[in-house]
Amino acid sequence: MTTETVKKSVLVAVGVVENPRGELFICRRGASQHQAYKWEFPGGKVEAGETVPQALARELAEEIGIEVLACQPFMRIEHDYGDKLVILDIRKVTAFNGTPHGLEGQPSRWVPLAELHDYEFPAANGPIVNKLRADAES
Ligand SMILES: Nc1nc2c([nH]c(=O)n2[C@H]2C[C@H](O)[C@@H](COP(=O)(O)OP(=O)(O)OP(=O)(O)O)O2)c(=O)[nH]1
Ligand SMILES: [Mg+2]
Repeated sequence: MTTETVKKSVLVAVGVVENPRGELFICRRGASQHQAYKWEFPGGKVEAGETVPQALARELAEEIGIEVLACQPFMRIEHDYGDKLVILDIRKVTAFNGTPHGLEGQPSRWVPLAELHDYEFPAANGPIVNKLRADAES
């Protein structure tokens, strides 16, 4: 007899939103969410029939109230949390309308790149922060 475990895998559209001062917009996850209380870049699950840019535009409108006008691929990360396998498709938001703010009651703020390490992100996010730093130095 063989036993097979198929782990739940989710594709997530994640947005790196930067302001002209080079600060990044981050939000804190809620108590009832996976990776509770960790800080994150806003975003959420890609629903059936959606492209990643469509999901990103929907999630950023719902979560932080901005209209994404343009985005570009930044990086893709697969991370196994044990209970959940996530595929983060991270896009840099290069143009948007509106002022980002936490629309779902979540704490949120603009943070300078150099201060990102003061915030606890989910384990999957390490490479994002590293690449943002590397890009800023080049
Ligand atoms: N948005 C976001 N999710 C992240 C980041 N890093 C990371 O590991 N994740 C994980 C946590 C979750 O398991 C998953 C995102 O799913 P989610 O629960 O936020 O999805 P959603 O916004 O559609 O939320 P919901 O409708 O299910 O409440 O990706 C990140 O920087 N931003
Ligand atoms: Mg979300």
